[in-house]
Amino acid sequence: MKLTIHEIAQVVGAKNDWSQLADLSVNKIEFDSRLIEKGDIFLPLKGARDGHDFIEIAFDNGAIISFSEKEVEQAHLLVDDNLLAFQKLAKYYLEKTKVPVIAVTGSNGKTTTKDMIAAVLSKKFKTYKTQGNHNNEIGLPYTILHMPDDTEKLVLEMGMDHPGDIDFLSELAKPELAVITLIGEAHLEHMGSRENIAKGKMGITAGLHGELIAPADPIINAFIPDNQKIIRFGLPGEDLFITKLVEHKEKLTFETNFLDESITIPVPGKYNATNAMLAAFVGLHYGLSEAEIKKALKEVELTRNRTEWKKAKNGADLLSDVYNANPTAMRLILETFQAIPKNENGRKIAVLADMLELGPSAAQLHKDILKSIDFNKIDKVYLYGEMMKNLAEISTDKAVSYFTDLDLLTESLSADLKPTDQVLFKGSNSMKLSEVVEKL
Ligand SMILES: N#Cc1c(NC(=O)c2cc(S(=O)(=O)N3CCOCC3)c(Cl)cc2Cl)sc2c1CCN(Cc1ccc(O)cc1)C2
Repeated sequence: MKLTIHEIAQVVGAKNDWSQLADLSVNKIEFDSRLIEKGDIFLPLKGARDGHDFIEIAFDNGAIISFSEKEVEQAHLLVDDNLLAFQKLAKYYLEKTKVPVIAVTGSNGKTTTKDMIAAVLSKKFKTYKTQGNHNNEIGLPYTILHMPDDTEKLVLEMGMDHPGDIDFLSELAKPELAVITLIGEAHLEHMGSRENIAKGKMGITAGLHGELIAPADPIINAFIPDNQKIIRFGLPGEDLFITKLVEHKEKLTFETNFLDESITIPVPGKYNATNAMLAAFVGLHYGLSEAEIKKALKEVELTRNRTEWKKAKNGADLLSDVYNANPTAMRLILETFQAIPKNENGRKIAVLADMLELGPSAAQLHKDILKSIDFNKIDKVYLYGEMMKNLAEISTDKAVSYFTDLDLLTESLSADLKPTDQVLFKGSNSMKLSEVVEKL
């Protein structure tokens, strides 16, 4: 990140007298104190804990300055709202660096499409893309401020938890090209109706100053702004569509109405062919040759284990969120999971495993999770790991069971699972809950 302390102070309108601080260049910005390195700026956020509690530790780890919403003894930039300052800084940084943004959203496939677009553009440009699930009002500014100094194209995934989220992200990032992969099913996005989902995703046009690539699905038609240049994809006859598709076990070859070459991708699934078709079109839009596009897609590396719903053998819905095993992410995914309507006669089950590397306050941070579990919504809680013992010991509810052995957890859950259940899995990757999901 190429910014200095005085420059940041001016951009965010810091209220304290920062002029006495040395105008040093800042290395990078972090809100997780464990990631702070020498020369970084710390961003205290109100997650499961108030980030201000970790300012001292951030300086121990090498921070030279911190945002703060209150006077603190360490060198700081005093602002009313740290998150707002973070977002203002990201918007400024994009304006200053003038890096073009390609924005991607959609109910499913946005991560795959983001990865494929980045893989294609990387053949010709220094391209940076959203990492993991950093697609919300915290993750998107984080991605912008973490892009390498020589970035030429930035591919940003935009996620939506609530109506208006994407309008905000689009206004911040000002994309020159936007892609909507598809408008999904309402019940898995607690957005009420498909119309609301369509309206929400079309928020991507709020800050768009270029073309929109969107599905032929007529549900979005009501939300297309006047004189918005739009390219539609899907069924034959649309601007972009697949003309031939041959699926193999681990790969897929397809042809389109706009490419001479056929394209092969290393994953099956017609929806992946559509995602690749969109990436190919974006490649053409930026002047790549069909050969370059073909090569990029043939070897694309896709983000594995995205946070998406899977089906168990018995039909139960499984949601495994393998990202960000920190107290805030655990709280947020529990809130999201609890907000989704249950299946008919179905139960909600949460399988929570240890969050690792949480330092001295790890035990308390695991106990704090109890505050995020709503036993009126969650029917059963399976806890797994040494640290989750802290949570097991303080939860009196009979819905809670505790395991130290992964096989016993798997057997017990498998025996109990009903076809109408919804199950959430969350914990550090090394706790191997993904293996439990695979077995179910
Ligand atoms: N609350 C809290 C903590 C963290 N939260 C986050 O990193 C965080 C994660 C998320 S997130 O949900 O993971 N996320 C971020 C990127 O975009 C997608 C969503 C969010 Cl939205 C907000 C926050 Cl504040 S990281 C962290 C804590 C509290 C403990 N910290 C380690 C530590 C423990 C003990 C110590 O003495 C010192 C440090 C690490």
